[in-house]
Amino acid sequence: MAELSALLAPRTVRTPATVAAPVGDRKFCRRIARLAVRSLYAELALYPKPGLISLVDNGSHEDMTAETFLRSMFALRRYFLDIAEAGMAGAPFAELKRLGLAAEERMLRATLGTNTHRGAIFCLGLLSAAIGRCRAAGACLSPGAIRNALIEHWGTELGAHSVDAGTQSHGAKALRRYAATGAREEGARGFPSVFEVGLPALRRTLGQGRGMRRARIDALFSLMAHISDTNVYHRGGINGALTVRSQARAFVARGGSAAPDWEARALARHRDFVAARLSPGGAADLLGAVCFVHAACGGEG
Ligand SMILES: CC(C)(COP(=O)(O)OP(=O)(O)OC[C@H]1O[C@@H](n2cnc3c(N)ncnc32)[C@H](O[C@H]2O[C@H](COP(=O)(O)OP(=O)(O)OP(=O)(O)O)[C@@H](O)[C@H]2O)[C@@H]1O)[C@@H](O)C(=O)NCCC(=O)NCCS
Ligand SMILES: Nc1ncnc2[nH]cnc12
Repeated sequence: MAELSALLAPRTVRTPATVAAPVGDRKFCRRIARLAVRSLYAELALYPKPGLISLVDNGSHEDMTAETFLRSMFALRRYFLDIAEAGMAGAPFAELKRLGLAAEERMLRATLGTNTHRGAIFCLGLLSAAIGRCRAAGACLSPGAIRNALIEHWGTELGAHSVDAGTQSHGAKALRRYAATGAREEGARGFPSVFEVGLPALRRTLGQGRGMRRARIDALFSLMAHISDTNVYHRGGINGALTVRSQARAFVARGGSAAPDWEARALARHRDFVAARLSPGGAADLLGAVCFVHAACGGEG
């Protein structure tokens, strides 16, 4: 666990100015990789998250625990460094894909075959590459600059990153059966849920002085209310997806974490989702991405 405390130790450097250090700086990419893993940890540690695993309980899952997620995070540290460097060097999409697939294999070895972070490997990986690209261009890190870099450099290939006919992933099945768009569509559109939904919700709550825990809760519920989460379709079909969306919308409509009883209501949703075996894993991955972009742009990690 010494490694865990090193991983989570407070960052000594936080300002955007430091993020804009000279091109080719490996230290910069190491810092980005550390932020990516810390953001995945922030998502894991948040509680209560409806149906999702946290340090408190396993939510709707029998085959994975917080420990499985921690093992996966350790296995991914090198990946985020490599893909940030690849992005900085202007690598083609095929190279990012090769790194992503190798990371998926590493994750599956570390978790004995459980899919903990496939969505996060895709989403935070591409964002790491885009951050590397911004740095190479000498651009100041901002959400807009990161998104532009992603679309400008890999948008065409991301738009064409369709499901192969034989793919049997849960996401591919949800697409065929329910036209649920999932992670691929998010990537193809430059992660609109991160930049237009989750991050604004996080920042709004922070701006209103309610602190980071509530900001993450509001970001998560906003994402659940908005996205097409193939993990929810896989486990709950159309009715499950409608339940997740309507419950999350009701939570947001009552003021989210500004409501005096927000915590009791979030806990009640957690119990409901566990009873229905629902798990909004895609929203969890996107929350990790929101925390990552916020921290990379100089916000509190
Ligand atoms: C493009 C890929 C991400 C492939 O996607 P596809 O949809 O075909 O594959 P899945 O195997 O279903 O993985 C997609 C994961 O993405 C997450 N997700 C779902 N909806 C969204 C969304 N709207 N936006 C973003 N992310 C989303 C989701 O991750 C969570 O679910 C995990 C558990 O899922 P699963 O194993 O299906 O289900 P269980 O609950 O375990 O079911 P049971 O077994 O118990 O029944 C959870 O941990 C979260 O992580 C999906 O899992 C990508 O794989 C790809 O193309 N990879 C190649 C590499 C590449 O090209 N990289 C590009 C550069 S990085
Ligand atoms: N905390 C979590 N619980 C279940 N699935 C997830 N996928 C990503 N984060 C998750």
